[in-house]
Amino acid sequence: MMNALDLPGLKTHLAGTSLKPFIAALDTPLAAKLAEGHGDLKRWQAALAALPALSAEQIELSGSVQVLCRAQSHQQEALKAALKALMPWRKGPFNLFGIAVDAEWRSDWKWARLIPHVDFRGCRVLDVGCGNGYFLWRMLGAGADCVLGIDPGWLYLCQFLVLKRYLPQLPAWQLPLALEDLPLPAAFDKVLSMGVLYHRRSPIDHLLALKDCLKSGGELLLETLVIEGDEQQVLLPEDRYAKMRNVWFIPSASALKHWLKRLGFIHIRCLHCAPTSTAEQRRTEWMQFDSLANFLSPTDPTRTIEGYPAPKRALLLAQKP
Ligand SMILES: Nc1ncnc2c1ncn2[C@@H]1O[C@H](C[S@+](CC[C@H]([NH3+])C(=O)[O-])CC(=O)[O-])[C@@H](O)[C@H]1O
Repeated sequence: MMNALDLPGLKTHLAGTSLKPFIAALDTPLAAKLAEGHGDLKRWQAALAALPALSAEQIELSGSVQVLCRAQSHQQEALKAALKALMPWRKGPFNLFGIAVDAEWRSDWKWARLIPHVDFRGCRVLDVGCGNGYFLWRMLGAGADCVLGIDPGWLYLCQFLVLKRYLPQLPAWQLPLALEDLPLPAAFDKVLSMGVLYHRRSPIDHLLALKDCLKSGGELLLETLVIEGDEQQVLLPEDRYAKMRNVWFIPSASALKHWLKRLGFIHIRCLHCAPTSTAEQRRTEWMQFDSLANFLSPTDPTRTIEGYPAPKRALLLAQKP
């Protein structure tokens, strides 16, 4: 698995930059994470090993994520079986050699909301909680120079490695680590944290850690669940929120801006704020578990099944001075 992470490629790409000491410090947390492993890792690695040998002839990363060539039907069947063995696919969609992976989330819709406001050209980007790395590929399509994703989920890493297998030449890397596992230097032009803040017990510390990763003048792209209200409004669910066990703080968009301002960010803008629709997050052939429609009240879709306001997300952009 260590080989699949292509650390030598990452090291070469970052040699001579301020990230060199960070790369040198990676071995210990990675070794610990690998030792911890995951009960399904062998099965997922077998799926990766079963991917057919195909080489990408046409790569599309800017309008969507598509990796194409003229694949024979037995190769497509082998690919589909390997991709199915890596279910559930939560983020997407992807088109790999003619197999359309229709994931639970229309991540392309989130991308369409953010891309008019962010210029990734020539940037080194860190995506914290990157899931399967969907946005890493989109950022390369938008001209980023180097994209690094971190996410503790092993399955998401394996899904990223499918794309990496067919696009080995592209400067995208993903590591199975959490933000807290890493002593990251202030070396990124952009840092993304989307769908992570509400999972953190200490949201202010999360925001500070994100700020610490940014260069001076760099931008944070933050997306999280919000409620209605003024800058002092925050919901701390009693137990579950939309059936999720690990949800902590859900501030209003105004409170979020207030937090960012208090932490020293400047030029804070809310780019988008809207309820999540059951068209954007839904059960599909590639994610067959319950999805948003099952987490809402059957009698009132503006409420979660627990009676809280239904999921609404805000996307904010803020700059480190
Ligand atoms: N401390 C942490 N450090 C790093 N990752 C974490 C941490 N805690 C949780 N995660 C990871 O954060 C991701 C949150 S999903 C967003 C994916 C993508 N960003 C998206 O915007 O679609 C939620 C959603 O569906 O929005 C999961 O993959 C966790 O493993």
